[in-house]
This record gives sequence, structure tokens and C-alpha cells, in this order.
Amino acid sequence: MADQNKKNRLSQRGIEDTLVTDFADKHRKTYGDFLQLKTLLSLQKTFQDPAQPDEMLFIIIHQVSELWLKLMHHQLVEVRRFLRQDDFGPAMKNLDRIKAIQRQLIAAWDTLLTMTPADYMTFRHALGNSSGFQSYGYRQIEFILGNKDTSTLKVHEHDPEVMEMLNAALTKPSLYDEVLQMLARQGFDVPQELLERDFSQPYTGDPRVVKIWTEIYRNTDKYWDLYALAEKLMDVESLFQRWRFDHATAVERVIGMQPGTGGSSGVAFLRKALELKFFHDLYDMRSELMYNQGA
Ligand code: HEM
Ligand SMILES: N[C@@H](CC(=O)c1ccccc1NC=O)C(=O)O
Repeated sequence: MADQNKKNRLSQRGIEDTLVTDFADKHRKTYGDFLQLKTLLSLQKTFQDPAQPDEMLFIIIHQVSELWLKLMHHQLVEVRRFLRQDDFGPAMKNLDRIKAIQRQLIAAWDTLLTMTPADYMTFRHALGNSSGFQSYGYRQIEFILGNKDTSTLKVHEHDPEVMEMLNAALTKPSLYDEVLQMLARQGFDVPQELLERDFSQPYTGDPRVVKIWTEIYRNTDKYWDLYALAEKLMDVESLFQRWRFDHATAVERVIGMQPGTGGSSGVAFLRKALELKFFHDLYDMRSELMYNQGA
């Protein structure tokens, strides 16, 4: 009986006859061709000689994060485009994807934190003055979400290509600017000066728009779509804050209160970002709702 069981145990799956195995013809693309794997997998160059064991982890976490940031930005541009076309459903679908990407970015902290402070110290000096502060993929996302802080551009002045990309992101309307345009198209009384504002400037909220959101949130039965959109924006904002919080917490766990390689105070600098907000009106509306309910 035991022998019979052993015989039946599967040790190899084998392949099916129909499986395509002949890729000698260069026109027949393989998985590796399609994904440019030779290029992709040649980019994880460790920078110490001899390489330290955790350099590979550090590089891959950052490269993967940059890829997620790239996709997140792509989807944010899509949402902005759909809002401009009043294509509500696709905008909502893409916001859901953005939230899923944000969860992926947050999950990276767990993997990174398997690296001990001592492990990091074996190669931190080799990073020189490079720092996540110089991530233009991240900055582009902050800009489209509305944090138009031009002081962050300074570190890119040496690089015309990056400057051009970030300047374009700076001067275009943010996602929320596009929401304001949409509210105006739907008949809400959005002040003209907000619709025609200089989009390279930060928008910190306006009591007249807060009034519009108050109307929407008091009458969700009538304005369900706008309410649902605003709540998705709040979700994106919360997940962004969670990423910032987890970053600051992870950094404190690894380097304590040491200054950053980019030259900032380190954790204290990162914690200051926890006070930043993208969608000011959506927060102010909540205080307004409370106040008026009591009145
Ligand atoms: C051991 C891991 C890490 C440490 C010790 C660390 C440390 C720091 C510090 C100290 C800063 C402040 C700027 C400076 O003075 O350098 C910073 C900024 C930043 N880091 Fe990290 N970081 C780590 C991992 C990551 C990862 C995995 C990412 C993902 C892309 C990331 C993205 C960023 C970004 C985008 C900023 C700028 C934040 C802002 O402008 O508010 N960091 N990091
Ligand atoms: N600022 C970090 C190092 C750092 O940020 C960094 C440097 C090179 C590549 C990625 C980095 N990570 C993200 O902030 C530190 O102070 O240790």
C-alpha cells in the first residue's frame, strides 16, 4: 500500500504536447522578449565591493517602488482625462486601481524592515548624497495630487530632462482642479477665478467650494456620484498619508535620529510632511457639516 502511494506521488508535471517550445524563429516573441527581461534583470547592480548582502534588497525595493510610482502616475493622468470628459465610471475604476497600487507601495515597508540597522550601515555610506528626496517619480505624483511645492525642484536643476517633465506636471491642472471644472459643468457655482487660476500655484481651499461640498454631502441621495468620487479622493489621500507615516516610522527604526543622506534633519523632516493635505475643501467641509448640525 505504502509503495503504491509512493508510485502515485507526483514528482514532475511534464508538459502538454501542444505547449510551444520552439522559439528559434526570431519573430516568435518569448516572455523574456516581451518584458525585456535581459535589460530589466541587469539593472540590480550592487555598489559595494565586495557587495553587502542587503544591497540587493535595498535596490530592488526602490526599483519596484519606482515602477509602482510610474504606474500610479499613469493612472492619475488617466483619471484626470476621464474627469475632463465627464466619464465618471472609468474615473472611479482607475481610482480603485490607484488605491491598490498604494497598498502595494505600503507593503514594501514590511519587506524593507527585515533589514537591521547594522545591515544598512554596511553600505549606507556608499549612497553619498543620493536620497529618495530626489525621486522625480514621487514628485510628479505630489504635483498632480496638488502639492505644488516648487522648492522641491531645486535638486533637479542640473538635469534639463527631469526639469522639463516636472515643470510640465507643475503647470498642468491637478486632479482636484479638474474636479472643480467638473463641478462647474454640473451647474455648481464654482468661482471663475478658481477655474482660471495659475495651476502652478498650490490650492489651499476656498469657503465657496466648501459650501458646494456641504450641499453634496448633505444630499447624497441626489449627488451620489459626486459624493462617491470625493470619498475615493479621501481614500487616496489617507493611503498617501499612511505611506508617509510608514516611511517615517521605518526610517526611525533603521537610522534613528541621524540626518538624511540628502541633507535634511531626517525623521523630523519626514514627519513634517504628515501635516500636508491635498484636498483641503473635503476636510473643511467636514468641520462645516458638524458646526451647522449643532446650530
Ligand atoms: C532604509 C530605507 C530608507 C531610509 C533610511 C530613508 C530615509 C529617508 C530620509 C532621511 C529622507 C529625507 C531626505 C534626506 O535627507 O535624505 C527620505 C526621503 C524620501 N524617501 Fe526615503 N528612506 C528609505 C527608503 C525609502 C523607500 C523604499 C522609498 C521608496 C521610493 C523612499 C522614498 C523617499 C521619498 C520619496 C522621499 C522624499 C519625501 C518627501 O519629500 O517628503 N525612501 N528618505
Ligand atoms: N536618505 C536615506 C538614503 C536614501 O534615501 C536613499 C538613497 C539612495 C537610494 C534610495 C534611497 N532611499 C530613499 O529615501 C538615508 O539617509 O539613509
